[in-house]
Amino acid sequence: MKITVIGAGNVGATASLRIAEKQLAKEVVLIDIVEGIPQGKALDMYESGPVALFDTCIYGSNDYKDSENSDIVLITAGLARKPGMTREDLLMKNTAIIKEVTEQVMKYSKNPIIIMVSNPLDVMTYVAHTISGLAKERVIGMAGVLDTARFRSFIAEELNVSMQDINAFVLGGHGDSMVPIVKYTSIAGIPITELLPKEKIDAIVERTRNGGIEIVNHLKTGSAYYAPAASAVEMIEAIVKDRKRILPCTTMLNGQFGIDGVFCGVPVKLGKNGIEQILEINLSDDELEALQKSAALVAENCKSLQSVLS
Ligand SMILES: NC(=O)C1=CN([C@@H]2O[C@H](COP(=O)(O)OP(=O)(O)OC[C@H]3O[C@@H](n4cnc5c(N)ncnc54)[C@H](O)[C@@H]3O)[C@@H](O)[C@H]2O)C=CC1
Ligand SMILES: O=C([O-])CC(=O)C(=O)O
Repeated sequence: MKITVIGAGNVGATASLRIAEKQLAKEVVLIDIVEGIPQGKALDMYESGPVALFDTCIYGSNDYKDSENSDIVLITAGLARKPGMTREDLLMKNTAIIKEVTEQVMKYSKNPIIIMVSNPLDVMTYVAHTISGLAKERVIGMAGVLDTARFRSFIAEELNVSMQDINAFVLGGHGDSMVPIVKYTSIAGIPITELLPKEKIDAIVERTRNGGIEIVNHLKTGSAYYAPAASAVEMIEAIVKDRKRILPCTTMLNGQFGIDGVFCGVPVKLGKNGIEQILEINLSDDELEALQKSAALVAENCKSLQSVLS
């Protein structure tokens, strides 16, 4: 297994180290546009191997040739937002970056699975899919796992119970319009509505929607990376180990949930072939409407890129 991580910044470097520590690949290549950074960070990580007990070969490069024959490519290249910005403010600059990155990746790997992290997430997944020409099952966006991790962590904190016992799904686009699905949120199988009053659930839903900007406002210089990296690596682990995990991921919908031709976060089965199934679960009328609205916003942004991508 060879995994290439594009972007040696906060998310990319953190994810690379987690991949090595979990021994998910024999080879990890960290690529960035800035000279020295991927080489220095990767060497530093490699030197932690004897202490952290991994044998993964991890190295940095500015040359995409080193990504040759990758099985999985994690894309984290691009700008991150700062306080006062929305993820959509990154649209034009990150589109140019993701277009170039995807072209380079496809020069050297025939049929990789691409996991997109760069924002605005759903639109960047669309850009990578369009440019790469890969099957839609092989271009997957990371957002739902992160948004759901935030939702689960806030619920665990509120109830003072283990995070492990919280099951939930946050669907839709990765933005203010994301849709935490209360109906399928449970604590060791007990519906959340039996353990928390509506006002508390509403407050947790709201905090989840603002989970990204909450961190940006603390950090001031960039955005979250520990939970995002952990979330991307959970998806990689499901693929590498062919675990058939059911996780909320961004994928192209073709009629499911009444949404057509748009990338949007929904529950999927993840295994060695990428997205192996989309689970079209029953949603309440309100939740379905919110999901469709969220997808419509993604579609609008994708449409605005038509001239750039053609
Ligand atoms: N989907 C999600 O849930 C999340 C998405 N993000 C997004 O991930 C992206 C990365 O975030 P961070 O790692 O915090 O940013 P960062 O600024 O720490 O790292 C970005 C890296 O990309 C590199 N880069 C820029 N242009 C490039 C190019 N053309 N080719 C190769 N590398 C290039 C930069 O040199 C930098 O090292 C941002 O767009 C951010 O908004 C971040 C967290 C969660
Ligand atoms: O908030 C941001 O810009 C980064 C991100 O997507 C997140 O942390 O959810």
